[in-house]
Amino acid sequence: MRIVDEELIKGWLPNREDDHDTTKRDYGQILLIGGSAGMGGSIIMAAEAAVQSGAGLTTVATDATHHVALHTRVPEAMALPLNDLMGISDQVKKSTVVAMGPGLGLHERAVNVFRIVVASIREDQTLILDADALTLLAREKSKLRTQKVILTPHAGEWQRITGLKPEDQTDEQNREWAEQLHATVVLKGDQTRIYTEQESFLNIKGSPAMATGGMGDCLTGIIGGLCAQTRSELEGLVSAVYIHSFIGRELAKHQHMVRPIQIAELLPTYIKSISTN
Ligand SMILES: NC(=O)C1=CN([C@@H]2O[C@H](COP(=O)(O)OP(=O)(O)OC[C@H]3O[C@@H](n4cnc5c(N)ncnc54)[C@H](O)[C@@H]3O)[C@@H](O)[C@H]2O)[C@@H](O)CC1
Ligand SMILES: Nc1ncnc2c1ncn2[C@@H]1O[C@H](COP(=O)(O)OP(=O)(O)O)[C@@H](O)[C@H]1O
Ligand SMILES: [Mg+2]
Repeated sequence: MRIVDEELIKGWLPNREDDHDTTKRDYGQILLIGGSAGMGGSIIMAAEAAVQSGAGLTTVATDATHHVALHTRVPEAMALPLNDLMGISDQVKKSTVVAMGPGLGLHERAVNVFRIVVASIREDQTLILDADALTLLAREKSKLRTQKVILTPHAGEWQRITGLKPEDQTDEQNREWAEQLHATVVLKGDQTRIYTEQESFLNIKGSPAMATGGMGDCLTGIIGGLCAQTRSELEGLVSAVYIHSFIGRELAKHQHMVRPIQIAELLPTYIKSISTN
């Protein structure tokens, strides 16, 4: 199992210092899908994290009741209503990365959104499934067309997909499941582990100060934002997992709890300092 540390990721993080004549289109287009009525915070936190990670263009498909809040908090992001299935399908086709699930819900509309995204995604696009999209994946048993699938479950969500109780989620079992699902799995916990079909990674410990609602939504946004800019999705996602825990741990040195949006606020500074040090 490879240990994730600063040495491993620093050449992987995007570094714009030497880029010339680039535009927002060179830094990826991300579509975030989630936030049924009342759950807007989850996808807004993910959007803020994606923008702050440096994604060139960010679009959010969320319940229309959240659009004002989204534009107030993250004016860089564009918005689509969650019930506009054709609009979502068109936007999927234009995106480098699609991240679906935070606050999506499990009702009929969520199922329809899930199905249209699975049907619209192409082989060359990165698809991140988190939260309710993982539960829908477990229920629908969908075959995913893209080879670049990233699943970001906590132990409860992983149990729904694999049937493995948390105490049975061993490295060997988890890697076998990643292989069977043809996916990269980010199994979140106090010390997050990453399983690809070929290898496994052990992240640094975060902090119990990070145990607050929305912390995983924030991670989904960072993974999406970095995958939209890195050479490979593995480089983006391993870097994202490290930097999320690293910032959380640093803040926890002086704070009883850490808010996900505080992690998002510090992303541009930490990405710059690690990628250029
Ligand atoms: N501000 C917001 O709008 C927020 C919305 N959220 C959304 O709320 C919905 C439910 O999310 P939940 O994460 O509660 O998922 P679920 O309600 O789907 O799963 C929780 C279940 O998994 C079990 N479990 C086992 N190991 C666990 C672990 N390590 N962490 C958490 N639960 C574990 C729990 O005992 C519980 O039975 C999702 O759509 C999520 O995105 C949350 O992200 C919190 C913030
Ligand atoms: N005790 C802890 N120590 C370190 N990291 C934690 C701890 N508790 C939670 N986290 C991190 O917080 C995030 C929680 O994700 P998740 O359960 O999906 O939250 P939410 O759905 O509320 O956004 C994960 O990245 C996990 O690694
Ligand atoms: Mg979650």
